Amino acid sequence: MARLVLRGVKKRFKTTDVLHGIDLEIGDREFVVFVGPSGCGKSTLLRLIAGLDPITEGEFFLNEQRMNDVAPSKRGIAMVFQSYALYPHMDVYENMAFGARLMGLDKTEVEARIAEASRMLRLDELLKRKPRELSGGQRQRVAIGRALVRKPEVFLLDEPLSNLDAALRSDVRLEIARLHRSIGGTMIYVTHDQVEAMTLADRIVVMNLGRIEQVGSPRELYETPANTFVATFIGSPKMALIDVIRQGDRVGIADGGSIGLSNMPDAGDRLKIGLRPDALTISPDMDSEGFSASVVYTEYLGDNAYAYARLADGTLISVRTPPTSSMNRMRPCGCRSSSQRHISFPPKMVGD
Ligand SMILES: Nc1ncnc2c1ncn2[C@@H]1O[C@H](COP(=O)(O)OP(=O)(O)OP(=O)(O)O)[C@@H](O)[C@H]1O
Repeated sequence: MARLVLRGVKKRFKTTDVLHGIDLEIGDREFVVFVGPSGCGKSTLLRLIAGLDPITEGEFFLNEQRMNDVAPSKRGIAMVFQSYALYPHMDVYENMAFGARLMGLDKTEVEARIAEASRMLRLDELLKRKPRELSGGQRQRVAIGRALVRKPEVFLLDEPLSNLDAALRSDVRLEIARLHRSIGGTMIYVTHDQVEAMTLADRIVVMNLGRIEQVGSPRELYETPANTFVATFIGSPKMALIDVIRQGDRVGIADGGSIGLSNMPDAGDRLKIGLRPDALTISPDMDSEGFSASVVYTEYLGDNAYAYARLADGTLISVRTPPTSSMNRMRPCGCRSSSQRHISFPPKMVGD
């Protein structure tokens, strides 16, 4: 059982305020992912929870117990770092045993826990190797194993996959998801990677400039973002925001010069709307509801492709296109001969 509550948590380094009052509750067995731009305070928040840095103001409770002044080793919390932080002179077994012995566990218990962790993480064959004899993915599995043998109530993982190549990333990501299901602990995970956040999280915490912008399930954040920051942060390629004029059911692009819908209203409410790449299609039918834009480059990703197009006011929008589309044979990024295309307008508006 591990329930975390943060109330008004602030962090100041000398004269710099980094966290401005974080309120957050994390339920038992939840998998929560912190995302946000570089420097927004994700790792700092994780370090406060681990007890590696003191909280300047506010309170942190674990299972109703106030933890502000509890030593890191007494919190029942284990942290896995991006850099693995393994002891280079110890083999895999010793690396995993070290922390467990410090907890005062007897030899039999340490052996049993290492056997269990190495089976779960498929480390049995590697127990006698030194860290330098392991691949990046294997090292990260050892770092996770070392946390696991301590049987913590809470796992903190700070960008654990960012040193791994794409194939390993997805392998270890699946392993972490499996691990969470089988051990059922509470996990808090920091990442820059949208795929990791969307696939692993029960809930995502979106942070910006030391504050929480929104907390919700991946679907909630994608479909009902609370504000334009979250709307443009979640989703890749990102949502384009454009100014429109709405009059009844009709919508036109404001300040769009020659660009507009067929029956563009000349007066009405001014709104900001978000266009996701998957809500738009490039249409051969110039009469369909939509607008024209100049395709400036395309990205071919094998199973998918994106066309990037510029509106008259300079806004760049992206449109998901089938990979077989003739759009993808156009000249790549920066080509001067951009081509004017008709883009169908989405039926649904998001955000305001
Ligand atoms: N020990 C420290 N002393 C002074 N400032 C610090 C210290 N640690 C972090 N900071 C500052 O606090 C802010 C938040 O840093 P933090 O590492 O938490 O961001 P982050 O969101 O994890 O960033 P990234 O995604 O780049 O890892 C940054 O401006 C950073 O420079």
